[in-house]
Amino acid sequence: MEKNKLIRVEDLSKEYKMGEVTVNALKKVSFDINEGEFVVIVGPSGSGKSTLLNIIGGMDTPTEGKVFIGDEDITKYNDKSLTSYRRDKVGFVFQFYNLMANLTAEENVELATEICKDPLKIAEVLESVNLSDRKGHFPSQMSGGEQQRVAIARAVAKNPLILLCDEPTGALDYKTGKSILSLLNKINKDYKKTVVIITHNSPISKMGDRVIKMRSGKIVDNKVNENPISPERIEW
Ligand SMILES: Nc1ncnc2c1ncn2[C@@H]1O[C@H](COP(=O)(O)OP(=O)(O)OP(=O)(O)O)[C@@H](O)[C@H]1O
Repeated sequence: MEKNKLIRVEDLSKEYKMGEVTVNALKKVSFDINEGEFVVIVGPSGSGKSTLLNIIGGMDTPTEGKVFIGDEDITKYNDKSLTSYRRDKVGFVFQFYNLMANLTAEENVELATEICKDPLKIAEVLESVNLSDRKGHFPSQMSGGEQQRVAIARAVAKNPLILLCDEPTGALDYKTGKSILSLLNKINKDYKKTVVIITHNSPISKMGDRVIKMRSGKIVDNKVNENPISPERIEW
C-alpha cells in the first residue's frame, strides 16, 4: 500500500555567509517522510542536522530548494504564513527544554495551546506524559527528565502535524534519556504524530522507522528500518 507522504524536501541548500567565509551547511538535500513515521536523522556535530530541522520547522529559510508539507511549499510562505505554520502545524522539543521559569508545568502547556487552532485537552496530555501529579510545579522544582516531559506535553498539546525534536536526550542521563525516547515512541503511536528526531548519538537510530544519515551537509544514507527496536533495548 502506498503510504501518504507528509514531508518532501527537494534539493535543499543553505549557505551561511560570514564576511569572507561561506559555510555550506546543506548541499542539495532531498528526501521524503511519510505520515506517522518515526524518523531519526543522525550525523556528527556540524553535519547540518539543526539547520535542516529549523528549515522544516519554519524557523529558518533555505538558500535554495523546496520543502513541501502535504501539497504546500513552505519555502514560498511569507512571514505571516510561516508564523501560522509554526503555531498550528509544528511542535518543537529542544535539548534544554526551553520552559518558562515563572510558569507551572500546566501553565507552560496552556500557554502554547492558547495560540494554536485545534489544541488537545491539557489534562489528558499531562496524563499521557505521566505528569498529572506534577502539574503545579515550576521548572526549578522538577528534574531534567520531568522538564523534558513538560516540553513534550507542550509540543503535543498543540496537536501539531509534525513533532520536531532537536537532541531531546542531549542534556539527560542514560536512563532518563531512554525514558524520554520511549515517551516519544508512545506519542508517535498513541497520537499518530509524525516524529522527527535529530541526534549525533547513532545507536538511537535503531528505534526509527526511517533513518537518515548526514555528513558534511549531505544525506549519505536514507533507509526504512523494517525492525525498529524499542528504546529500552538500545545500548549506548
Ligand atoms: N547561524 C549560523 N551562522 C553561520 N554558520 C552556521 C549557523 N548555523 C549553523 N552554521 C554552520 O553550519 C554548519 C551546520 O551546522 P548545524 O548546527 O546545522 O549542524 P548540526 O549537525 O546540527 O551540529 P550539532 O550536532 O553540533 O548541533 C556548521 O558548520 C555550523 O557552524
